[in-house]
Amino acid sequence: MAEYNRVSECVGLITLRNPPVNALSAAVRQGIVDTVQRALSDPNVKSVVICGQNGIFCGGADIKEFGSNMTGPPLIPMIHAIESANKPVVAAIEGSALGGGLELALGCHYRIAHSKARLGLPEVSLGLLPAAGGSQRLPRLIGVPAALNLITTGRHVTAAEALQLGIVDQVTDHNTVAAAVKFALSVAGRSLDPRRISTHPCPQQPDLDALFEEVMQKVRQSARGAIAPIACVQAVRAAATLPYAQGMERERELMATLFTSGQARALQYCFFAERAVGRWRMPSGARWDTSKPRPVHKAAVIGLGTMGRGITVALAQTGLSVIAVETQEKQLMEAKQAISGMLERGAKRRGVAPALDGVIYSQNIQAVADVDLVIEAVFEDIALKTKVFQQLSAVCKPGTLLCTNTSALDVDQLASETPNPELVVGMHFFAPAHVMKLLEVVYGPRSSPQAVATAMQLGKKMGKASVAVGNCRGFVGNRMLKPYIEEAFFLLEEGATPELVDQALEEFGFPMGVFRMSDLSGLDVGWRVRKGDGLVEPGTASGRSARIRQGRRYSPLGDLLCEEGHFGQKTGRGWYQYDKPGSRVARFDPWLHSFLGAYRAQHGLVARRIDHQEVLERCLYALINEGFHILDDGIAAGPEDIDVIYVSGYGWPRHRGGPMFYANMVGLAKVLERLEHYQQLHPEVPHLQPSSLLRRLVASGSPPIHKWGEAIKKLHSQL
Ligand SMILES: CC/C=C/CC(=O)SCCNC(=O)CCNC(=O)[C@H](O)C(C)(C)COP(=O)(O)OP(=O)(O)OC[C@H]1O[C@@H](n2cnc3c(N)ncnc32)[C@H](O)[C@@H]1OP(=O)(O)O
Repeated sequence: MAEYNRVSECVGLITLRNPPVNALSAAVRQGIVDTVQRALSDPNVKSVVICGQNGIFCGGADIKEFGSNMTGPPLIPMIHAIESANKPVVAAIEGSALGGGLELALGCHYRIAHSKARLGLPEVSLGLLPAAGGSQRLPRLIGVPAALNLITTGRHVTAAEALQLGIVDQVTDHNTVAAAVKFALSVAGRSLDPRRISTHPCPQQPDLDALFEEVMQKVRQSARGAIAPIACVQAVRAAATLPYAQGMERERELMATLFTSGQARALQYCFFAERAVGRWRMPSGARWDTSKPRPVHKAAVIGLGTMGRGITVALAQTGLSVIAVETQEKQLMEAKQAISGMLERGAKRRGVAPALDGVIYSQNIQAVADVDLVIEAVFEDIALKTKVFQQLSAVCKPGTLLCTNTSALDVDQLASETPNPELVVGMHFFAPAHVMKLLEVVYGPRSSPQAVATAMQLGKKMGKASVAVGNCRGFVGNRMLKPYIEEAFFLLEEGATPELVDQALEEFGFPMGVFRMSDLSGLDVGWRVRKGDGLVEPGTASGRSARIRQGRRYSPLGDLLCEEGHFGQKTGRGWYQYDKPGSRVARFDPWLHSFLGAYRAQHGLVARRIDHQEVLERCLYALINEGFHILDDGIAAGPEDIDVIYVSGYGWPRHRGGPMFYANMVGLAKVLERLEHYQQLHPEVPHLQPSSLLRRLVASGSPPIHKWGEAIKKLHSQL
């Protein structure tokens, strides 16, 4: 797991070998301890180089080991042994040096990085802090403000930035190991005292208290209840104010709390879940590893409204050539200007040239004749989309993949309008499409595995968390959102306020509560859908019967606001009021509160006191319950798919792992018991009726989440 060689006669070369990322497993740590010892005791060796095999230095501690009893040599003494060595040790950093990997490099006396390498201490994103001395050495090396930034955000820096910050001593475009060996030869025999970072004082910082106060405030605000960022600030503060040994003790104490926390488990689950969704499978048995994607060199986007523009930008930024089609000349010109602006701003942020030439604009659908893949993003209207699909089928070369960007329409129905339904998939982007991380790739019963593989690969290229899901109303994300929103409406009828509901959800960790979110996205969106479903009834009917529609409880509150022209931020009025249309600061709306009072009176509803717990249980358990239905129906292949969708597209707090992970943490029996409780109180609300899968999982002993897949398979085979 760590190989030892003597090179250039007097350099001991230690190579970490643990594919794919040379994580510091017990065996690797043991290998490092042994090989360092060997190099230091060999009188022919004057200096040492540590590198990683296959172009990657080290991806950090082995995250898979965290859940089990950790064995093997611990990291801290291993790194101390390197730092206190009497021969220079040089880290040759290619690929990544992350977490424990960078901490190992900080224990070395010198660091040489390849220009394409990335370095960072991302422990915070796993609910941890850099507790192998990273929180104590980095501030000593680069100063408190820069170390705080890196450690609290977990961001990866390029080799160029690492050089500028002083993390690395040299950057090379050539063979890093060769450069490190040459460097190691050149420094052999030099005094190592100034190179031992742990012996440095932290660089002086004026007004340290004010700095930590400011950073702590910022971190608390953005952490939304996550504890690791706060512990990171406390650990860096220890580095800035205490001698090294005491700082290390503080680092250890803080890590002890984090290491066993539910948040760390949730965040580490998210890390693996995001990778697991790439290994998609369909109910037909088709899978990621047996389905070859088609190459996509040229793509087209049809319809350049908000979604089409964002999709065009996302595609162009991957280096694809894109034909952007909009039939109306004025809209085409406006879109061209907007897309160019987005590409320019994005390129400036990333320090690259804008891909302006990658986009060709056309008013004519014939222009897409030779593309490999089309994403249709016209208005959400099945008749219009059908017409576009029929035109595309006639125009495109054989084999072109036809994708529809829809959030609600039936992908199967569209597919059935084309001669080649196997080439049709849904690509549900989230606005703004060039920014939002989530992409639902929606397959129907006739979508070919190759079409799914191609859309999934394209999503990955665009940097999206791409999740393959089956076709159903609302797919996964919006289908689960429906009962969540409906519960929030019912809570208002029963006595809650938008402020109370939003506060409960925001304290839970959502960036916005359901009502602030609804004001942002526009109340008219849901109104249009409910109208289409025949649920909206004009008139002033009152009483319970007016709130039962299509045989189930219905709240017309959202419809009534829309009838008043209150569409949310864009009209300046919604569940809150705003200074002017388009303004974002939500304020208490006295009108809304008297409207709610009048509504309750009209319907004979008596407001009662509702607490945060009830808000969370009713909104979140209703959403989770729908997640179980989705698993049972085979629309999502596993709980990870649902959780990645919610964390990357719906603001579910990452440190709570996603709705299904949260249910697992709360306990399935408890979720079931609370659903049964609320269902008894509200028998006319079908979404509170516990899913049969939830019941069956509880009956089978509530297996842990990583065993649900197996349990579901077994339960299905028993049906
Ligand atoms: C004692 C406590 C000490 C804690 C200190 C720490 O070091 S905590 C760990 C800190 N390190 C990280 O957070 C890095 C995590 N890894 C990454 O960011 C990326 O994997 C990468 C290193 C930048 C490589 O990215 P790339 O896109 O090339 O590959 P994948 O992300 O798909 O990963 C490939 C497979 O490797 C697995 N993996 C990656 N890192 C680790 C790790 N540190 N431990 C265990 N396994 C790791 C990853 O899960 C992938 O596995 P698959 O089975 O192929 O899905």
